[in-house]
Amino acid sequence: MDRITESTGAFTATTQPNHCLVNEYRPGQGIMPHEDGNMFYPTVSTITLGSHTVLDFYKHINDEDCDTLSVEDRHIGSVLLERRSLVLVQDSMYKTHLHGIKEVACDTLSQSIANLDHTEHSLGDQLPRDTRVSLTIRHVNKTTNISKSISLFGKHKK
Ligand SMILES: O=C(O)CCC(=O)C(=O)O
Ligand SMILES: [Fe+2]
Repeated sequence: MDRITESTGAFTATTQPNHCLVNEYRPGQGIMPHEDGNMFYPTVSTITLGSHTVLDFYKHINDEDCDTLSVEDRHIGSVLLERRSLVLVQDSMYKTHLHGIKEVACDTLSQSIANLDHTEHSLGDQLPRDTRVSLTIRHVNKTTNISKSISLFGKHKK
């Protein structure tokens, strides 16, 4: 967490990352286009382990002239998340776009991969997915103190 804060400048002194969500995706699994909501705004940082994936971005369904468009027509581009990479999504990309991961077992790299030139892969490459674990690291204003919560349900030893 400290290294993310120091090396990226993405979090400020008062918004240090204090929340980590662990997700596991088997090949063929993904996550529907969604927004992360106000609770974590304006920064989400994600570490990708075990396998690459492709993170897709979509115009928000609330955008003018977007409500009649299909999901595919709202797709504005994607980012290849390589194994052991860190990605930051901030500000307008966080607020005014949805993000998701398609439910496919293999990704064919197309022109829509915005960071293709910064990877070792080429257009048209087919990358079979393996099991991916993502660590989604964010700042949340109010966290629950788990030791206090546990003590509500029974005698809690210090
Ligand atoms: O696994 C990922 O990279 C994305 C996860 C995500 O978008 C979420 O949990 O809200
Ligand atoms: Fe998300």
